[in-house]
Amino acid sequence: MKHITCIEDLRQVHKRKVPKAFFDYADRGSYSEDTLRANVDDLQQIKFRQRILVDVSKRDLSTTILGEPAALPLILAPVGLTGMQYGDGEIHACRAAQAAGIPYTLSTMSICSIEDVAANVDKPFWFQLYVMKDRGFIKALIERAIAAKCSALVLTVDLQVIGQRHADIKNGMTVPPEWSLSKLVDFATKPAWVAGVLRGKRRTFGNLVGHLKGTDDITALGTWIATQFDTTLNWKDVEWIRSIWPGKLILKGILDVEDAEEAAKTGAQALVVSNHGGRQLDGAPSSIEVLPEVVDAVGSRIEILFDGGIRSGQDVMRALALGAKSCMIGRAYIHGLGAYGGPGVAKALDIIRNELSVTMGLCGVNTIAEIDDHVLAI
Ligand SMILES: Cc1cc2nc3c(=O)[nH]c(=O)nc-3n(C[C@H](O)[C@H](O)[C@H](O)COP(=O)(O)O)c2cc1C
Ligand SMILES: CC(C)CC(=O)C(=O)O
Repeated sequence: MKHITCIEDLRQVHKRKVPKAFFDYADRGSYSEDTLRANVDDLQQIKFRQRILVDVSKRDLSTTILGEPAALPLILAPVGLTGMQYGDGEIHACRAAQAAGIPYTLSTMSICSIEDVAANVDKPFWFQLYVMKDRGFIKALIERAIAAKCSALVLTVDLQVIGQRHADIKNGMTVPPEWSLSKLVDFATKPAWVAGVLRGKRRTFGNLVGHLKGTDDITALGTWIATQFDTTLNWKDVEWIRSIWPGKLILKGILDVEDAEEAAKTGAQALVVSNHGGRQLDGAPSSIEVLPEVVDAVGSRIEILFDGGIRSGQDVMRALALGAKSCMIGRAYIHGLGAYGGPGVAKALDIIRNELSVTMGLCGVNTIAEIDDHVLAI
């Protein structure tokens, strides 16, 4: 992997190795993809203030996330179908995160189940919850996360209705998948990927199969999922979740100050400023555009996490400078996973760690706590 020097390099290998339907599912966004692009572009427009002749020999990237020590201000974001990018992808990603000393978040819509991951990693991980209409299933899922000793629950609040991703429709990324000659040819040219996924523990939504009486019939699952995202979801449901989940709670998918104010009243320990990586409300502001106003409004009352568009350590520095306590990354690690499995995730984290360390050095900063808007040229 010596020739891999940045996240874009991992993206190119991911694109080559993984069937187009799954690569596009990870890479693309909703509708015109304006918000997807804005996430990346708005971050890159933020300029740093170079400082010289400061002793930066003792740079330390460690921090705390929700009161727990972390080696970096980073968290692996929940990503649905991770195990279709690489066989047992959730387990590989979680192990890489734990080796790097940062939290991993398992999606409700993962391929490996909560139990699969818990049985194959050393430490607790975070679990992300989609609240579905079947509240009995949700309660059981929370109980499974408690039994697996998950150390935080990430409640995603920006997916009551699903933003259309044109690429997924064109690629037949449905449950069950649509097959075409070109898709079969594409799979046939990726035998290493096929073999890896076939060796994996599962090829369907691991957390959902048990619920449907053990069936992994993909058509039955597809029908169930299609009816399950709950448009009635509201703040009362957050109270209900709070009452049955005893641990740390994080609300993910907040862009608006009024919503952030409500979130701060729920008893949640953190919120994630996020537009779901430009996959939901197309035309929403980039995450970085709204971060400062959310931090101003509620940053003293609730921990502010950030995601959307992070592709480098420089981007992490930009988000921290504008008030985020830590950042989640989605595509940046998924590109590493699709490219090389667990070592690819470790490589993505190495790249971002080194970029952040160099950026801190060139801005004259030694610790994460020192990073604020003084490092920016504004
Ligand atoms: C392929 C993919 C699947 C995702 N699945 C989920 C999910 O299951 N649950 C969730 O809360 N967010 C999901 N997200 C959103 C991420 O958690 C995160 O908010 C987003 O990826 C951040 O943007 P970035 O990819 O630019 O870092 C997904 C994102 C991607 C790219
Ligand atoms: C299965 C999807 C609902 C997972 C998701 O959140 C996404 O693709 O953005």
